[in-house]
Amino acid sequence: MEAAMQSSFTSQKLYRTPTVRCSAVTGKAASVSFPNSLGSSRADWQSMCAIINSNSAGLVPHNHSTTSSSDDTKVPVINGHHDSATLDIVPVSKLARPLSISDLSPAPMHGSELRVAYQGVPGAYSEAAAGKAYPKCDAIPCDQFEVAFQAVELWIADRAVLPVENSLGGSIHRNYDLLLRHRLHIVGEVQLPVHHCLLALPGVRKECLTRVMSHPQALAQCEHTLTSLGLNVAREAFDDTAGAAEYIAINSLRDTAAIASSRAAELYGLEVLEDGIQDDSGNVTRFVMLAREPVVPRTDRPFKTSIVFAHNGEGTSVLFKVLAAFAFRDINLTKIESRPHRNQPIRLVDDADVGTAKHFEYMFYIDFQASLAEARAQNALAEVQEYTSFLRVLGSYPMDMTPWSSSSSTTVLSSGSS
Ligand SMILES: O=C(O)C(=O)C[C@]1(C(=O)O)C=C[C@@H](O)C=C1
Repeated sequence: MEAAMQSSFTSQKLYRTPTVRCSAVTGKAASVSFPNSLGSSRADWQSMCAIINSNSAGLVPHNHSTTSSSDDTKVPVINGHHDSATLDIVPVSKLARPLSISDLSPAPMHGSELRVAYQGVPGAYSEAAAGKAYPKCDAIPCDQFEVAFQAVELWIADRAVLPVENSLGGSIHRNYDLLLRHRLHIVGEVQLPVHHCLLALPGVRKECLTRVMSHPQALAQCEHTLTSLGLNVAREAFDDTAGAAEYIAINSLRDTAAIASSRAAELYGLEVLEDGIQDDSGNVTRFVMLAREPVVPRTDRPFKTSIVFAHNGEGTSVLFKVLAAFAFRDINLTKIESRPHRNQPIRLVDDADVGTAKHFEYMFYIDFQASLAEARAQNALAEVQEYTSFLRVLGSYPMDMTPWSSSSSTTVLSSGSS
C-alpha cells in the first residue's frame, strides 16, 4: 500500500536510483514477561529493550534484493548552466553525493565527528535537522530513508535523523513502517521550523512557470499559498526539496520552480522568487534521532517514550483499554498513528447469517510524555502488554524543549542530544 502511494508520485533523481525491496513483514509476536521495575544502568535498560524487542522477532527485513544502475555518470556538474557566468555556482562534484544502497559496504569510516545520516541532498531540511540535533556533526546525505537506516546499522553512520510528522502535512508514513522493520532505537527528537521559499533560475519570472517541483510534504505544506500566488501549474514530486532545486539548476529548467530552503537556493545558484510560502507560519516538522543503542531513560528532565503495538481483539475495546492504561496514570499522549499490519493486513470474520466481513488490521504507534524510568510508565506498559499481542518500545528519549521560534529553521541550536 505504501509502495503504491509512493509510486503515485513522479519521482526524478539525479543520482543512482537503486530499487530496494524489503520482504513483507513476517513472524508472529512471542509472548514476553515485562519486568516490574528497571534498574538505572545502561545494561539494565538494554536488557529491557532486548526483552521487549524479542517480541518483534521476524519483523526485521531479510533477503534484501538490491538493484542499482551502474551508470554513475548521470550526475552532471552545473557548469553547463546557461547563466553560469553570472552565478555563484557550486559544482555538484563539490557537494556531498548521497549515499545509495550500493555504497553500504560495512567498512566503518571512523572520524572524530559524529556521522549523521539523513535523507536528501545538502540544503534539505533533514540536513538542517541533523545540524540542530548534533551541531558539530558530519551530515551524510542518503538517497532514501531505508539507506539512512542501513547506514547506521552497518556502522557507516552513528545516527540517523528522519522526519516523522509535520504540523501541516501530517505523518511521514514511510518512516513509521521503517521504524518497525529495523531495530534502531529512537534516542531523541528535534522540531524544526520549516520556512519554504519558491526558487527558480536567476531572471525567471513567476509568469513563465509551468511546473513546481518539491518533496510531496513541501508541496502539501504550500498548496494554498501557491494557489493564491496564481501558480495553478503542474506539481511534481521529488525525493527531497533541495534535490528539486539541484535538478532545476543542473538541467537549466527555466519553466520550473522548486519549493526548498534559502540554503538550497545558495547551494544551487537559484533565486528566491517568494519567501515564506508555507501555508502556516508556524509550520514545523518533527524529526527523530536513531541509534544502534538506546539511551538510558532518566527522570531529571522531560522524556517521551514511543511504542508500537498490535492486538488480536475485535472492535475498539482493546484500543480503549490501552488508552485508559495511560489516562488513569495521568500520562499524556502526544501522538497516535495507525499503519496497516503488514503480517496480516486483513482479518476475515464469518457471520453465518450475513456472510464474511473483512476487517483491516493495524499496528498502532503511540508517543507518550513520560520516561520509562518512571514507575507509572512501566506500570502502564505492563498493563498494555496484557491487552496486546505485540509490543515494542521504539525508544525513551529526551523531549525537544527548545524555545519556539518560527524563523529558526536554519539556526543550529544545541539540544541535549544522545
Ligand atoms: O525534502 C526535504 O528537504 C526533507 O528534509 C524532507 C521533509 C519531509 O520529509 O517532510 C522534511 C521537512 C519538510 O517537512 C519537508 C520535507
